Order: sequence, then structure tokens, then C-alpha cells
Amino acid sequence: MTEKVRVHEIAKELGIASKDVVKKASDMGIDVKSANSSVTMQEAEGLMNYIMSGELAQASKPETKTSAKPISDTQKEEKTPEKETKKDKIEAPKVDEQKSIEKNVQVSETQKTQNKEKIEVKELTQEAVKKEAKEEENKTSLNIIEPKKLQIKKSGLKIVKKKKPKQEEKSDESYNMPARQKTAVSSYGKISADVLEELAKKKKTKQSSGAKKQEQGVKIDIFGGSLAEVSMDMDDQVVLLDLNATERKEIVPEEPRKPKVPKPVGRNANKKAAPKGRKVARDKRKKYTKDKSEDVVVTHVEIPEDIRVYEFAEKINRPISDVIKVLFSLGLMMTKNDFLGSDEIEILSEEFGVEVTIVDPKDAFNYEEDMAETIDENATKRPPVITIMGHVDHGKTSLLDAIRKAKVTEDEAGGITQHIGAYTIEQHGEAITFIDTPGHAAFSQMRQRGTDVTDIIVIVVAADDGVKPQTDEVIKLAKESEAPVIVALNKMDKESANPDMVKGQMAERGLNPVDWGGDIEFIPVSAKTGMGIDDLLENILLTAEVLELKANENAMAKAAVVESSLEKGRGAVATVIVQNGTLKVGDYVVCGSAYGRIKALIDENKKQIKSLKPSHTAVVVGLNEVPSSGEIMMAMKSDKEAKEYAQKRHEYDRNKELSHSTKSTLEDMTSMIAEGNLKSLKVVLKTDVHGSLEAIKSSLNELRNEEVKINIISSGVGGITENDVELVANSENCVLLGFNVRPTGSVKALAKQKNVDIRTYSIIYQLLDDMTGMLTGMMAPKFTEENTGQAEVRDTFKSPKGMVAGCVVVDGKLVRGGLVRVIRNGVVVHEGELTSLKRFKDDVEEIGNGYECGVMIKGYDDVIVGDVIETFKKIEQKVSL
Ligand SMILES: Nc1nc2c(ncn2[C@@H]2O[C@H](COP(=O)(O)OP(=O)(O)OP(=O)(O)O)[C@@H](O)[C@H]2O)c(=O)[nH]1
Repeated sequence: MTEKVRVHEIAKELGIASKDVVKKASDMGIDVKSANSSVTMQEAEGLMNYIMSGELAQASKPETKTSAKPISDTQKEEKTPEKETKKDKIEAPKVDEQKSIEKNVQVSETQKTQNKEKIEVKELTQEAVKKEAKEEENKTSLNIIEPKKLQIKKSGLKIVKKKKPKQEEKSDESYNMPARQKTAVSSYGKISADVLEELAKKKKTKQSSGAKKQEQGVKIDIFGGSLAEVSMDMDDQVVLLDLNATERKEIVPEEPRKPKVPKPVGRNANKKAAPKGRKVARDKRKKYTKDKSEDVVVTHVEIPEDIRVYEFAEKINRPISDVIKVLFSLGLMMTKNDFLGSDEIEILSEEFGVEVTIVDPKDAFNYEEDMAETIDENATKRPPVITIMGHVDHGKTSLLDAIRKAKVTEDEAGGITQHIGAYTIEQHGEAITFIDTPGHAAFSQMRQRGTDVTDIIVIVVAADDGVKPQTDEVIKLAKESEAPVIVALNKMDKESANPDMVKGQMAERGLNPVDWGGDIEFIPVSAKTGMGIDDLLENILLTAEVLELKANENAMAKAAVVESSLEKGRGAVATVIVQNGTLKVGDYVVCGSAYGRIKALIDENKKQIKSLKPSHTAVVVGLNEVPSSGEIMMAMKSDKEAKEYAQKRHEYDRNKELSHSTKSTLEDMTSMIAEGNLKSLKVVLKTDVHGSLEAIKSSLNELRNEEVKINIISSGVGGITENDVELVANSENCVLLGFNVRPTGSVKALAKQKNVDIRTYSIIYQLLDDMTGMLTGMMAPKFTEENTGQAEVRDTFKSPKGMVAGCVVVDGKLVRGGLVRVIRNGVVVHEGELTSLKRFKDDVEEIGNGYECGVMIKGYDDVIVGDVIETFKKIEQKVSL
């Protein structure tokens, strides 16, 4: 049986990557494909030689030569039972020792060393020499020496080879050098496997002496035993070589010491004979083992977006200190628990030569992908989903009303659309679903989500008003979403309507009208009169036709949440648009960390329906918690499955929050220093629906400058509770805000008792205005300085009231009642108040350019001739955010 060794073992042995070994192997023409591929020991040795020496020819030579001798070895081996082969391996090291011993003994005859360690090693080797001598007497086939390769490593080393018996030579096909020589020792100085086997076979009979030899710490079990020891062997070889050069003679004198070494009793008996040699060997092995772990070169890692310094170090298999050092050298003071930003990860990956892939741990339980169904042949046409966007008051809601023939605008607080609403209408028997996105800037986040499910975007532009900032924003969103765009030129009933102006403005922004040779349809409409509505709908259907929108009604349902809230009596509800499949009452669904069984589906007309087909919209009742808008809802086969996904997601969200809370703590430390005296207005916020909560939160967070900011200490969907009141009462500088929610009896009473001011709103911009006002009130007044003029001091004289500076006004005018500063050689030496300003003996309010005057400064008598006196005023400025 031929012993085999795997590529990764060779790689480990050499401390290099498996792929490099694979590459080298293929260079040599050995057929290996991966780290798990195995090669014969012959090939392995050749391969190792090649890798170590880098010389293919040399490496391969031994292979060919070994063929002769090894063949005979193998034949012998074949005769011996497997057990023997194992023994051979154990005994193999002895052979190596013998070789080195031979070398040492011979070399040591010429030189001496005083190095104690080396002497000790020699003691061991001498023991081995003796053993070998015996062996050689008994068996003649143990003549193994590797000369040349060893010499390459250690200069000045002379190794006396023993000639092989002629018989063996006959079988050797190589002519350049004795086969033994070549096969016996690898570039490591190790004996080839064949020879080892042969030796082992011979030594089999000498088991007792074998134990002694082991003590020398020179184990050679090239491929079958511990790889660490093989490497150790390499190290030993190095030591021996050094000894050769310097300590040959000492080996002999040390021999008598042998008996001095007391033999340990019991289980350590075998180990004792070569204690020092063993020690050396152990040390080396330890060292090797350590190196081995460090040497595992990581070239590619997958890491989550949020990763701490120590986690990164672990991933790339480097000491934390190394990572911190690199960060430090970049001026980044980070501790091992700090999170790495994307920039830092990039730098570190370059620095350590590691390719980094950032993975989303959510992928592990991404039900959207798990359940993703390609649109198959069963897919049929589905209605388009349209998002109407545009600048505030350009008529989005009115247009949708005109389409739906229903009045929504009148019910809306403040006349502004507050929430995303989704409705399906029919035009000539074909369904079209509209998402009504709110116009206020605060809702841009929701609007962006709205575009995710959108097939076609209708941008409403009032023909009398033209392109406005939010129109630009919408154009940007539309471009990003890559959905086709139709422009509705609204308010065409107005006399001031100027469609060409709008077309021009839109064309400037890359939206070229079809009638101008572009590809964007501009449809003139009037939400007021209903003009052009049909045309708009026809265009929508036409565009949808081109898009060939399809979905499989029979697939497991997938829907997007456009709005969600907590409703009394119904619990968590979510308005969804089905993207694929059919959502049915009774379906088990998962939606982010929310899950449940659909109890009811309520359409836009508040009617209960049994199922919801692709592109249709309804309110879903039955979730265990309120999902976020933009979340994907998927139907699951069972309650268990839905729950599992939701729980995994919940866990993920929680961990993420926790990890970020640590992160923010660390960041806070720096920001606390940076922000120093930053004043914050604490806010507790309650809203009726999720969408508003997010929109208001993000708008409030934007209300800040370098002096003041808003700190939302608590927020949530639902009514104002006593807890909210308590929280505000216990916090300094804190307000309680309610949006579309109002405090009830007990809460109101508690608020009164605790003196908590609850502010409720139903229009977002009013809430934001109020907060802006409050923040502004917290800001310190700002002053600007107005310089009035300067005068040069020409003389000074004392008066009973203090020093008077006689000056001539050289620039502007000096004024009374303001502040004054004294400038000497361009440097301000004093700043204070002006006590008196006189022209001759009269007090004056101001002195003009070119006139002389007498000036007295409060508490300052050190004015000297040549000083410049400047008067200035501080003017308070209105502060704003
Ligand atoms: N004359 C005229 N007025 C219109 C037309 N469409 C809308 N309006 C008026 O323009 C104003 C704003 O209309 P909305 O539909 O509320 O505009 P919106 O874009 O939905 O506004 P937000 O909901 O605040 O985003 C209302 O007073 C409408 O009556 C139109 O075609 N002609």
C-alpha cells in the first residue's frame, strides 16, 4: 500500500497556503486539484523539495532516482504487514538522527566548540552514533546521507556519505550521483519516506534501542506522523549543521558524560536519556506550532458591516495589537472594542493584504430571497402601480381625487396630505393602483420608499408655477428609481398656465417632452375641471403595456407595506400593495420582525375582501406588531415558519440596536468633548402612524446647529400615556409632542399636576416651526461689531478724574456711549468703556474725521502718545437655526 499525503498537510508543513502547493504541484506536473487532493509520498517529497529550493529540476531528480531504490523498498514494504509500516514511521526519526550523527561525528573531528547547548546536542548525537554504529553493523542498508542540499543551507558543512552497496546501485537508474544520496534526504535534510521505511524495517528488531534514539528529539516521520515534528526536524538539522562547523571535537569528550545522566524511573524513563536534546526539540516544536497558527495567511474574509477591532483581528488571523498599531499609525485612536468604519476597514484590508467582503447577516434569514420566485410562464399581466409626486400644492391630491372622483383634500388637516395612501381605480376595465405620496419635504423618506414598488412615476407640475425645489427632488428620485416618468401639467384651467415654460424647465433637467423630440409624455390636465384626466390614464396604461408587467397570481404572496399603524380594536394594521402572488385571508405572513395570520383584508372602500391580487392594495389585519413602512410581507407555509423568520429578524434587529448603542456610547464620548456646551431640547414624541413618526423624527433631527439640537429621548406610535408624562416631568428641558394624538383624562390630569406642557399637532410643519422657535429661544444672542472710527493719540495729560488722551480723529468718527479699544503698534492693549469724549471743554456725542478731541477711558490711564483709540458698537443679531 502506498502512503499518501494530502496537499493541505504539505502546505501546513511548509507553512504556506494550500493553493500555492497546488500550483507548484501542477508546475511539476503532479495532478492535484485542491487542498484535499493527495499525492504519494514520493511526489510529496519532490514537491517539498521544489517548493523549498525553487528548483524544479533538482526537485524532480530525486523522484526519478528514488524510483529505483524506492521500488525495492516498496516491494519490501509490500511484504511487511501494515503494522510494520506504522512502526517504521515511528522509527524513522532514528535514521535521520543517525545520518546527522554520522555527519557530526565526522565533522567534529576537525573542530571544537565551547557552546554548551551544542555540546549537549552532541552528546545526544553521540549516543545516536553509537546506536547507529550498531545498526550499521547489523544492517548494511542504512547508509543515508544528504550532502549537497544540507550544504546549501549551511556553509562549510562537510558531510561524509557512506557508499551504498553496489547491489543497490545497480538498481539505481541515475548516473550523476548515487541514488541514495538523492533519495535519502530532502532539501530539509530529511530522509525520504522509502528509506525511512527500509530503516524502520531493519530497526523493527531493535525496539529497545529505538526508544533511546527517540530521545534525541530528532524524529523523522515525514508524512505519516506529526507534521510539526517534521519541521522540528528541519530545525534540528540547522543546529547540527552549526555544530559541525565549530564543535566536532567536543562531541567526543562529552561522551563520558552520558552515564552521569541519571535515568528517570517510571513512565519518563524513555524520555530522560536525551533531556536537553528533547528540550531543544520541544522548544522548536512550540515555536513551530506558534508560527504555524500565525502563518495561516488569510487572504479573504467576509465580515458584517458592524465589526469591532478585535473581531476584525480574529477574522484576519492577526494579533489585535497589529490592527490597533495600523490604526494608530493612521492617527486613529481606537480600542479593541471600537467599531470599524467602512474607511477603516478598507485601509486595514489594504494594509494586511486581505480582500474584505462585507456581508449582510440578514441574508442568513432573508425570506424575500428564500422565497423569491422567478416570474414563470404562469405569470400573467398585472396592473401598474403609479406614484404621483410633485411640489407641495401643485395638485397631487386634487388630481388623484379627480381620478377617483372622490374628495380627499377636504378631510385632510391643513389641506396637506399626511400619509401615503394607496388606491386602485379602473379605467376602461383595466386596474391602475396609485400611491399618493405626501408633498411635504418631511416625507421624502416615505416617498422614496413609495418609489420602490412603483412601476410608473407621475410628476405633477403646476403649469402656472413651474419647477420648484421639490420638483427637482422628485426628478432625482425618479431618475434613481429608473421607473418611466409621465409629467402631468396641472392647473391648465388657470389663465396663468404656461405649459411651455414647464416643458422648458423640465427639458433643462433631462426630461424632454415627446413633442419636442424627447421621450417624456407631458399631459396637460386640470384636477379642477377634470380636463386631460382620461388622457393621463390612457398614457399610464400605454406605458404599462410597454413595460409588460407580470406577476404570478398563484405564487406565495409577496407585498410591500406602504403604511402601518396601531388601530384600536384591530391592533397592528398595514396597508400593502401585492407585488406577486395572491394574499388571502388566513395566510400566515411574516413582515420584518412582525408575523401573524391574516384575519381580514380591507380595501380602500373599507370593504372586507377575501383575497388580494398583484398590484392591488388593502389594509392587512392580523399582525402581532406594527411593521415599518417599506417592509416586505411574505406569505409562509406555516405559522411556525413565519414565526421563525420573524424571530430571527427580531434578534438581528435587537443585536444591531445593542451593537449600535455601544457604538454610540463610544461616539458620544468624543462628541461630548466636541459638542461641549451644545444645548439640547429633549423631546418625547408620539404619533398616530409609523410613517409620520419616522418623518417627524428625521425632520427634528435635522433641526440643529453648532449650538443647539433636538434630542428625541422617547418616541412611538400610539396615544400619549402617563409614562410619557412622567418621563417628561423627570427630564430637564423636555417637551412632550403629540402628532394626531391627544392626551385623555387621566393623562391630562397628570400633565397638569406635573406641570408638563403637552403640545399636540396635526400638521407637520407647524410642529417643526414650533420646535425651531423653541430652539432659537435657547440660542445665545449673537452680536456683530460696528466700528465707528479711529483717532491717534497725540498727547496725554492727567486730570483729577484720570488720564486724558488728546487725539485727532483719523478715520470715521469717535462716538460716545459705545465701547473703546486701545491699539498700540497694531496690538489691542485694552478694551473697555469710554468715560468722556470732549471737544475742548465740551462733552460731545461724536467727533468727526480730522478733529481734535480729549478722550478718557474707564479704569485705564496707561494711554501713551502714538496709541490708536477706536470706538465701536455691539449690535445684537436675530438668531435663527
Ligand atoms: N385652478 C386649479 N387649482 C388646482 C388644481 N389642482 C389643485 N388645485 C388647487 O391647488 C391647491 C393644492 O392642491 P392639492 O391637491 O392639495 O395639492 P397637493 O400637491 O396634493 O398638496 P399637498 O397635499 O400639500 O402635497 C388646492 O387649493 C387645489 O384646489 C387645478 O387643476 N386647477
